[in-house]
Amino acid sequence: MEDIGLTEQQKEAIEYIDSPLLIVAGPGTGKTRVLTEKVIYLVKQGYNPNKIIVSTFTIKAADELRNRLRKDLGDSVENMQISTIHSFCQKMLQSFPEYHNFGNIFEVMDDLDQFLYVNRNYMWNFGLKEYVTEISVNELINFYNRCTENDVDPKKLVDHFKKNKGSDFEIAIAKSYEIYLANLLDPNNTRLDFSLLEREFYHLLQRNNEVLELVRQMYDYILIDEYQDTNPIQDAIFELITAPKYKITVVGDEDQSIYGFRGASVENFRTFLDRYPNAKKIELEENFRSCKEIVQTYDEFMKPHRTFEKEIFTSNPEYSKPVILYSDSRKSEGKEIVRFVEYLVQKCNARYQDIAILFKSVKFHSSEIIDELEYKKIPYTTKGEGSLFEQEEIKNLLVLMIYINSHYPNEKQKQWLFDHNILESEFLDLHEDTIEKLKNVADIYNLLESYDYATLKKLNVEQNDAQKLMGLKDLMTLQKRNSVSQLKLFYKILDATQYNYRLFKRYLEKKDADADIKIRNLAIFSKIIHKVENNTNSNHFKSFIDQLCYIPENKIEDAACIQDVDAVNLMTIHQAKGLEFPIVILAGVTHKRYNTNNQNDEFIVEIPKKLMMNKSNFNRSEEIRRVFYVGMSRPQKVLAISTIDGKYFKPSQFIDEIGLNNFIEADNFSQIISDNDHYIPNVEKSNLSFSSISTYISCPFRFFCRDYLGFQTPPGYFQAYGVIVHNCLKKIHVMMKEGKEIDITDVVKIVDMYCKDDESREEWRNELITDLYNYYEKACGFIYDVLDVEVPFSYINKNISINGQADLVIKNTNEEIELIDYKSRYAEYLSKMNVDTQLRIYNLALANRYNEPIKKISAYTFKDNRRIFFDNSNVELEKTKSLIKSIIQNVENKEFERNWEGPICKTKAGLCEFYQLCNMMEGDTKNGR
Ligand SMILES: Nc1ncnc2c1ncn2[C@@H]1O[C@H](COP(=O)(O)OP(=O)(O)OP(=O)(O)O)[C@@H](O)[C@H]1O
Repeated sequence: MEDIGLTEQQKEAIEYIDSPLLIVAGPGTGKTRVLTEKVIYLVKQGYNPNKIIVSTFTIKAADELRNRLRKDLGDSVENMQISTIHSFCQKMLQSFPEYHNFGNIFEVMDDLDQFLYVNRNYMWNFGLKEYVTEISVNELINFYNRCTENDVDPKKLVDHFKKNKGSDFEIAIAKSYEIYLANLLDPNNTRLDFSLLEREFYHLLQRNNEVLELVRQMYDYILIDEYQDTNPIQDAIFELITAPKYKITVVGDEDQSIYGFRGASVENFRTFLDRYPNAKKIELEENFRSCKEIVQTYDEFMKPHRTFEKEIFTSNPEYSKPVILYSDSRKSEGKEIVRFVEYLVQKCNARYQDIAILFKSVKFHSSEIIDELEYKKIPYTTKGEGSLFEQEEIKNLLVLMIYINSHYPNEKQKQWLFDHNILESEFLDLHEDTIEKLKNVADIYNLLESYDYATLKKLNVEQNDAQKLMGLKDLMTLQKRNSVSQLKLFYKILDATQYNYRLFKRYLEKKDADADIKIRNLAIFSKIIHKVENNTNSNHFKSFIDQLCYIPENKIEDAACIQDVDAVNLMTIHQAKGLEFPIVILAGVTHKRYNTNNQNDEFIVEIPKKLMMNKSNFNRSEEIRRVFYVGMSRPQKVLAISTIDGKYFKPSQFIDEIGLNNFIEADNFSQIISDNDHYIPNVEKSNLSFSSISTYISCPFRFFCRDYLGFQTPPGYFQAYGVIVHNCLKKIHVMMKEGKEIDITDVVKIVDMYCKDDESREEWRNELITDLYNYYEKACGFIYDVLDVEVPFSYINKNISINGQADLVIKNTNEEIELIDYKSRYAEYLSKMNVDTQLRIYNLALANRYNEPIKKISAYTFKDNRRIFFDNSNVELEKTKSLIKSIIQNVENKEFERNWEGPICKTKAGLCEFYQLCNMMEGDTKNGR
């Protein structure tokens, strides 16, 4: 290990592996660096990278860590288990399919899926109809997750309330959890929520010693980051796996535990030393991030409230005491903060991007500051404002969907969506004359019924406008006759109104930032439409819009904001966790938002401690202190705290606790931000999947829309079938790898496992049983040994990594290593699928995985049982390398040509979703096709 720049404490934390280790690390003391170096150290000590688990708090943190480790460890990190705990549990459940009800293929519900599921069921199916007015679905979900993460037995919960004279409400909520859990645990269900993944894996380990032993053998060392924010069941899982070797290091900071409201338990951290044999504690106390005054301020602030004594210090020089900004109202706070921002930029050499303004809630607390930033034309980006549903392009799109689906809006929808006249919108872009003429005849809730071709003709409406208006009306007529999915309709609306065309033109030709944002918002919205439709299981627009109306903003992606510009950053303190900025302004530090008066848990129903794994109380006031502490410890140079002392707001007690003499007024701040201290934006490595590369080869413009901008396209008919075939094959191959003989009853079982719904049973089951059995018999003829099934890989090139999974690697009967990709179709389709490039990329990525070279690459077409070989000579592999290089370069240079001959452009199944858009754009230059 290179020890340049590591402190003694850091070195010790990296090299200590003799017993369980708790690294207690203050803010900015280099936790991430220590974690990375420790993994490298372990590998250098001879630990097998595939037998190390690194558990991170977010997927982003896992990706970042993997990227850092690649630099030192190269390919060997590809199969290292670096992930969130959820993903780890998912992988483990999939690895032991025969020991639980879900097999190895099940879907994981993300937060939005879970919301949609509960929202659709809680009233009628979970028995909570009576309590609709008292329940927020968000709180209900919080309660369910808390129960699951504490392994609460639902029956005991219901009994508890019954025996202890619980209210009807308490009993009903407890019963609803019982139903929720029973539904998800039903063997016919194929979806699990995040918490349930953990609970199921925990139960599996508890009830099955064989699995526990196998998992223990699979891993030699466990590292857990952000340990202070783990929940009880996560901790219990690792405690089970790590015994009896106890090769474990956990890293965390109890002062930065801020997810208790979501079920994290800081107790895991506080009791680690008591629970693990001979556990050692190492403290990281030297802060490398902030100037002396800032470190002293937050250390003094937290000192009296710590369980583990520590003293954070820094060798960084003095720079400035924290700045205090006073105002007397929210409006004047907006002005005061923006005045300080301007001062920093104009007089102190700061750049906008050096500055982060942090809030408890961006959505509720930032509007005055945003108004002022806009008034002063200061660029800013927001995270966590989450107002996608308030963007005009989204609202207008929904209004048009309402018309086309002949839906009459309810009061809530009227208030939300009909607060403006769509006739005047940019979405329709009608002539002033047309708007005037239509205003007199149009029913705003029922626009498309208010006119027909004759009306438009009589009113003498301009031709292009008439075309758009009739286009929409035709969609309504078609929808009445033969309703299509809302996602398909989404594209048809964009085509009929030519809105996408106008936005893309502005964006591509004029680099218009507003058009860029609107396009990206539409792309985000297309994904939400897809999710809601998937979860609604109904073609009725009413169910669709009802569900959509209730989605809380924290369950969806934020609206898009400007990119690649020097802009002030606005975000919540939770989002800023783990980040650092030269200048941080904590906004709205008032008593109402930051106080320690609120001592209690506030959950929809109190869960009795005796039924929970975590017996300690969650203390909200302690947590709000920690949130404030996390905010204070983000800046490198300048910490400013803004508060309000006026009629409605008083300063937070935290300001008193820090002591006014420890601040300076904004007017007395006179430091200069040196050129070396500016914020350096993180260049993120882009990840491309193989399917996106394939899309690029087929048509770069489709890649641009789908993979670069993120537009969701409706899944094709063959996709569902392909997924089932792949799952069945995977199962067959795993069994072959385990050396099991397979007979027809096994095949029937496998097919039934994956053809679960009525539709796929009716359509595919019988044929699939025959095809799969035939395949198995054939496969026995060419497979000598199965080496890997669905092996994940990454092929890295500069800033882009291509990720994928190869279906199968075998030793064939000629004893050569062969890589096979399965296609669920006939061989004649292969020419359209770039399968040769695909296999060569796999070949490049997996070249060093085996002791021998990969001799053959082949595609197997399942429909006609053909195995087709491709050339993987060095010459061809080199050509593929150059092809990837040029694709990556083109993506970086944003070169996205249209390919009118592409395989998806115009097929029997229909046109590409972006065909009309291309046609219109091309029409500008070629005058139509
Ligand atoms: N030994 C060292 N010498 C100099 N700088 C260091 C050293 N170790 C870490 N750093 C730097 O200190 C800063 C903070 O490190 P890091 O982000 O890993 O801290 P952290 O402990 O994760 O902080 P937090 O918990 O506040 O998010 C980084 O800029 C990092 O490069």
